[in-house]
Amino acid sequence: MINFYSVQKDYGSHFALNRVNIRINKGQFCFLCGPSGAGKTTIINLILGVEMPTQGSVVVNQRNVAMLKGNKLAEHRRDVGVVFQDYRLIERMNVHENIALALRINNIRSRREIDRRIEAVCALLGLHKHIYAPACQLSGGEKQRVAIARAIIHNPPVIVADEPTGNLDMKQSIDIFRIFRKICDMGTTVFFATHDEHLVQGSNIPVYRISHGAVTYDVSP
Ligand SMILES: Nc1ncnc2c1ncn2[C@@H]1O[C@H](COP(=O)(O)OP(=O)(O)OP(=O)(O)O)[C@@H](O)[C@H]1O
Repeated sequence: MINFYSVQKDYGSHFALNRVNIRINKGQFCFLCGPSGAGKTTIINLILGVEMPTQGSVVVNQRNVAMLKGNKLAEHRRDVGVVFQDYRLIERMNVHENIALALRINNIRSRREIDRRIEAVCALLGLHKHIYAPACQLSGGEKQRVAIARAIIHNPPVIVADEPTGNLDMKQSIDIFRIFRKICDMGTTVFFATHDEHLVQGSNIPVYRISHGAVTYDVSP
């Protein structure tokens, strides 16, 4: 589902990734764990096709990302849901409107279908009480749940998350982590980048550890 084959990424004379190999199967949950500056966002950006490898190849959903252009690249990005540390919601819009935007981008226009899907995802993520609340009035944990709802509303086969608990306290972090586990249990492949060892330790979830651009694989942290 997500494969890195000896990927190197240089920014000018700075070597951000060095011969990185990753293999995440369909429906698997994996962590990507490492300190600030280790290269986590670079890996996420390569998966999304925001960055291209200097050497090696990145294959996601059987697509070689470096080969994609125009409509094919847009299609690839629709197939990879993404969640960021800073939520990236439109603060003046309510929860329903924020999630509906993602459906419209995916060409779902029927009002009834939009309402049906949003009600279902809000029930799944415990957001039903807030469905018409403006995003600016939500807590950090609630905002992140809206961001997750927006990322999964069109059922992408893969979700990548870049430090999704980075702005949250421990209780909210565990809550968000459990939501990602639930999404994975429903069949979605999840790649979860974090620097938070508390989430990783004892989780029994395989972890790719990254340090100074080099990746190692630990199957039972
Ligand atoms: N566009 C860029 N130009 C130059 N250097 C970059 C660029 N993007 C990232 N880097 C460098 O590559 C290295 C890896 O950065 P990256 O953002 O992937 O790390 P990270 O693990 O996500 O860190 P953080 O958790 O702080 O976001 C860092 O040394 C960073 O300064």
